Amino acid sequence: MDDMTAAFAHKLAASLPPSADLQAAFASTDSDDDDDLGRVPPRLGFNTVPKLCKTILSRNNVTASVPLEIRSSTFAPGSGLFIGREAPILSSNSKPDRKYDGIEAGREIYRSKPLMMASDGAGGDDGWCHFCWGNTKGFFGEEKGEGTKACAGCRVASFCSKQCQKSAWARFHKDECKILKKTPGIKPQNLLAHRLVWFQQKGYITSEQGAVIQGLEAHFDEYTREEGGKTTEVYDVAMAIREVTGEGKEKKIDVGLIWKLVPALWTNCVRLRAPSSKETVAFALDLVTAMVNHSCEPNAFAFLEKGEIRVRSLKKIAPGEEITICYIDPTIDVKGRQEILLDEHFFECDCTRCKAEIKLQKRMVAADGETSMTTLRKAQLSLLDLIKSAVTASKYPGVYPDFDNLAVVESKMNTIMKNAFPNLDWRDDLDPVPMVRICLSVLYIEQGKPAQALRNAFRGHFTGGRSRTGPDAVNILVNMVHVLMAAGCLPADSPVLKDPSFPSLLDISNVTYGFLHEACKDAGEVFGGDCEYTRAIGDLFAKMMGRLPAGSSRPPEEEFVRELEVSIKKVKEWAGVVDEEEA
Ligand SMILES: C[S@@+](CC[C@H](N)C(=O)[O-])C[C@H]1O[C@@H](n2cnc3c(N)ncnc32)[C@H](O)[C@@H]1O
Repeated sequence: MDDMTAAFAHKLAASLPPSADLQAAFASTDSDDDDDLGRVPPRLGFNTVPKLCKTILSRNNVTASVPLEIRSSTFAPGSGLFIGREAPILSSNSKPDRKYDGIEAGREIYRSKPLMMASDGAGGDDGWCHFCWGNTKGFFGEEKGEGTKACAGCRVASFCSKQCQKSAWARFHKDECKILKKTPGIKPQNLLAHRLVWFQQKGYITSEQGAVIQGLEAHFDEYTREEGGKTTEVYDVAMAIREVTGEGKEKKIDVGLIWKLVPALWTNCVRLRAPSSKETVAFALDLVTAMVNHSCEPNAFAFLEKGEIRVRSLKKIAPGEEITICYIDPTIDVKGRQEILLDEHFFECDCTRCKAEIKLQKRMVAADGETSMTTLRKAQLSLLDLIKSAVTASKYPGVYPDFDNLAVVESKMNTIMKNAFPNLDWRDDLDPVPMVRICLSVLYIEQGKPAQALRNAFRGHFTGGRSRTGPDAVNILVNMVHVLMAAGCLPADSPVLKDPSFPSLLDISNVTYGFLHEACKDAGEVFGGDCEYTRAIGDLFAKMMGRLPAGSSRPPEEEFVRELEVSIKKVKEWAGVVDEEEA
């Protein structure tokens, strides 16, 4: 096997399903049902195999608040996950709920414990335990516990307690420690590939779950296409797993099996974000979430909370409607999203949001008359490069002097926008400008310049609304509150306050309280009242309310709301926010 070439491995894998080995390892079942799980050829929609759907939606895998169904997707190849058409029957002697009408916005659809999760450990001490996946860091710098400790062997995996470290060691870390020591930068998806094989060897994966994994959409051809005579990543990973796990162990590893499972794992790994940030905390293999298709304007979203995936509705989802989530950062511009979806997920997104955003861009290009979509794209990429350079420069002060001065960065930004549209003003809501402005506001705060931060935060906040789904909208509000609080703490003799156009401290205070109140309400709806982040925002709000002088109006009182409207108008005018008509 050592001299096995990629081509040979490819052939081997192509001839696999349903090989005897595969059936033995993954598809055998001790259930007395007549269905032969081993005969399910990969890539056949799960909806055609009721037994597998039952396994995926079993109570061991998922806790759902409404009935769920796996059916043929309404817009993507293969299957999708749907809200049940029929009302739930709550107990054996009760009738179906007559009022059943699907699920409202802001409700939990389901929660589930993934089969496995891994992170790249590159976040250093980011506070996440690599066994229980609880977060030991507070959302607003508050201490919650002792933090995590890195494993003394690999110094990559971190655990929140001795107990978690011991449990991880017994279940998977004993083997993974060696890999992480050798390749600390291993991709989480590849670490999961190793783990999948161990879990299968150790019997942690039931035969039914194995049959499901075997049948997942795998994009096998795309992942195993060789270019330039180089071996593919799948081949390299399969060989690495065999080297670490196979040789000399009592159970021989079937390379063909690994070869087949790695693409399935990569295709179905879900990136999990914490509620407070759009950064990926961990990659997870979760059988239910693997059924959910993508939309850039989704009706649901997934996040990580205490080791579980929680999937919540962003809109009302009617009985029989398909559930969608956004696989990638939804704040990325349309072309950027489409490139990532094609490169990493192998499909072209044609959702209504993509269409509307392309239409807006074409309209602007046509209105200018002298520019083109290519010029616009180049300008968008230059803006993204510019802000990335400014973020890097902020981490290494003095090393990239061209990007330390944010006023210079803003002027470069204006030049790029002007050059893209010689005859038109670049609209503030045209991507990636809203996101660039929010980033600039964070950088300005770090440099102790709250006035500039506030101006950018306001322009970014009030113009980028369409691209934000629930969690991002909450996070931008929280970011705004931080910026406003910094502006509200300016010393009385600060030169900024002498500028007559600068909003008064009362206006800043009103907007701070108004936004924090909105963030509090929205977080409860978006993440749920039992989410730690919602509680942290609530605690911050309570603390801030305690600081309000007695007798002052406060949210949500009517008088406060009236004052707030006036204050928002003033701050918007000062920041130069232009309310664009909806595209
Ligand atoms: C996690 S799976 C989702 C379930 C998949 N439809 C199935 O039948 O197993 C991800 C894959 O589904 C397909 N997919 C998801 N969303 C899509 C969309 N909006 N348009 C086209 N294909 C999509 C792509 O092939 C993607 O790689």
